Amino acid sequence: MEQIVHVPLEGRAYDVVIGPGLLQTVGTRIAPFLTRPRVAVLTDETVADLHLETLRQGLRSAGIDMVSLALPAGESTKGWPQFTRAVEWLLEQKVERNDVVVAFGGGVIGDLAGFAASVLRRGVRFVQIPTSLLAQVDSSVGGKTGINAPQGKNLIGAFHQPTLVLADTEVLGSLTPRDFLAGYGEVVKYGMLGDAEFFAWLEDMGPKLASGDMAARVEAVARSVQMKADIVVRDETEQGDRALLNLGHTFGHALEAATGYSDRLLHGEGVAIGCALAFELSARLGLCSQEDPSRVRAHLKAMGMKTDLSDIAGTLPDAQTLLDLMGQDKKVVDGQLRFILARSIGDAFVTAEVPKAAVLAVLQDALADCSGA
Ligand SMILES: O=C(O)C(=O)C[C@@H](O)[C@H](O)[C@H](O)COP(=O)(O)O
Repeated sequence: MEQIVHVPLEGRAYDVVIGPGLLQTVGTRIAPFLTRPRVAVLTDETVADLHLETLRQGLRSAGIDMVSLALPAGESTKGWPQFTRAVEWLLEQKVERNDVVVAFGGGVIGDLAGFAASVLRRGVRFVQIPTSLLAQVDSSVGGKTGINAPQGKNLIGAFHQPTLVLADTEVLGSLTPRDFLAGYGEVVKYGMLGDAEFFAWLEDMGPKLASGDMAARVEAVARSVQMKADIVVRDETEQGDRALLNLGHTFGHALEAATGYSDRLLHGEGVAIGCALAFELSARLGLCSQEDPSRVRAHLKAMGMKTDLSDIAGTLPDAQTLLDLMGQDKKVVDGQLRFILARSIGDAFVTAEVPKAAVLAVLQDALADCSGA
């Protein structure tokens, strides 16, 4: 059942291994990359409680020692205070230039640990062992690492590719349904942005994925990772095509900022709502048919996911404030926002040709639905 996606970046190629039960054999998989039998693991408290012992045993069986630091779980960890704590801990542990840091957790841990590895002694290697669906299909692959700033999401960071990614799909069984579905937002994004056939497969197989079908999970993770790898290899530092992976994120990041990176809205939930809004905007601009946003929303809803602004608890700022929050997006060029829009499901493109008035109108209508007006 195991699948391997190779990411053929010149001089920094690596494998993404996908399948159940990888934690048990982690030691033999990591050993070829070590110059001494010791790794430093960054994780979060939830993942540590559930899986750290299995990881320790998997390493031990290959004679590898580990030291670990568990940070609080949640998006609010992804900022300077916990980042500083992680880097200073790695230094206290005397992690050397040739050592390997292991990021063991979801997107927050992967991004923070990867960024820590990128600056530690001017750069050490790191291995991603993603434990959430979101991290397995998205954030563990491609080398975007970083933390959030008060001004916006992921505004501080570096491109730093992992040396190896081990995506143990059995671990997904310990996710809450909410966390699983948040990750599913990133899976379905791949279908929407570049593979209509994958989107249709997900319409059919989504419920099986959610209910734990392992073969379907491995297939969905592998197809997602393969799509991401292909794009990253074409455009590692997001000069062009890589921005396609940001479908739904311009809206999503603004919503995450507006909700204070809190439990009100998980990253993947923001992306799902953002994708629905991006398709709505595309339809209003006459770029895709009105059936496309309806089909997108129908699938997200059928999966029980957040789809509309009204699905976010509490009050949201007005449309202009959300638009202002989008101004910090990393895709802004010369002060001009760029959006990922779509000609149809499976055919997204990057454009700066988006009238602000159209974006405002989409947000205003979505907010109006919220208040029941
Ligand atoms: O890898 C990428 O490139 C992506 O855009 C994938 C996104 O799903 C991911 O959330 C990424 O971290 C967002 O990047 P950002 O540059 O918009 O912060």
